[in-house]
Amino acid sequence: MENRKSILKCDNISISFGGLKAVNGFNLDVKEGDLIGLIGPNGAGKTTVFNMLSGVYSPTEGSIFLDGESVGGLGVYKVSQKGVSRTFQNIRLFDYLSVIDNVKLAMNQDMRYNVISGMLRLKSYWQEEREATKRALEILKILDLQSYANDSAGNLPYGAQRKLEIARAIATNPKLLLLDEPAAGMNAIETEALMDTIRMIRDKYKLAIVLIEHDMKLVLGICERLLVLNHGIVIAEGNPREVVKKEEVVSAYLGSGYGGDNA
Ligand SMILES: Nc1ncnc2c1ncn2[C@@H]1O[C@H](COP(=O)(O)OP(=O)(O)OP(=O)(O)O)[C@@H](O)[C@H]1O
Repeated sequence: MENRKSILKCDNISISFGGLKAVNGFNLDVKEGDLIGLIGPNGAGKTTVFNMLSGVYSPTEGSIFLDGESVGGLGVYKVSQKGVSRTFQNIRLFDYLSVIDNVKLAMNQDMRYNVISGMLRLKSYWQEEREATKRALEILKILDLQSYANDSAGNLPYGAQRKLEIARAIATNPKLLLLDEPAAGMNAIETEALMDTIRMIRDKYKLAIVLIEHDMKLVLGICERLLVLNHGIVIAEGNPREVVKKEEVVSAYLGSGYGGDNA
């Protein structure tokens, strides 16, 4: 495993909003197949890190490299084209479109047919359309969503909507998938199933995953490396089961009543 390729590297990135340094000197090296957790109290800077990694914000200091190429300031669209995909804390689906169309729309940036061939319904259009449908169904099957393919996304149960968000993120063919609180609002059974899904996606697509999550059962159940942010600074990093025992992590985030081994 040690020859794994480096996908993303953050070199001392920081960002300030007005007088507030929301993230300060953040470093991260993500390799192919990594499954990394990012935890910390509300307002610690976790989503801001994701916003920098996905091109929403440009770091005010430091650099981000994707496959060795600097991507700071490229913007969301280009960063997504280069292989970074994400989900959001709040579900963002096209509620009135079918489940399969939600996935196909996400893969649209990869499709080659142009507006003219689409309007004229040329052979190339139908071919791409068939391939897109096939691939979308494959992705839905992996996430066990195929039975909902023709339902409106807005009518899906909550847990299935969260999984559809992941399906849409996978549809862009990412090298790095950023999941922002994927288990938020899920019950224990849904969360358990989601853990298997996340592991399986990583293994099947050989991509790297970084996730933000407050559910420590999920974090300890699947993450192989953990970073803890507090006030924009990484206060601990390493093996999840060791990190959650650190005094600074317990006092800043988990609380003294936390029983890490039982989570
Ligand atoms: N666009 C912005 N303008 C001003 N301040 C911002 C902006 N984005 C984030 N912040 C501030 O940066 C800090 C970090 O916010 P962030 O959303 O990254 O925290 P978080 O760790 O994701 O919290 P939560 O767990 O509640 O989602 C907060 O103080 C927040 O108010």
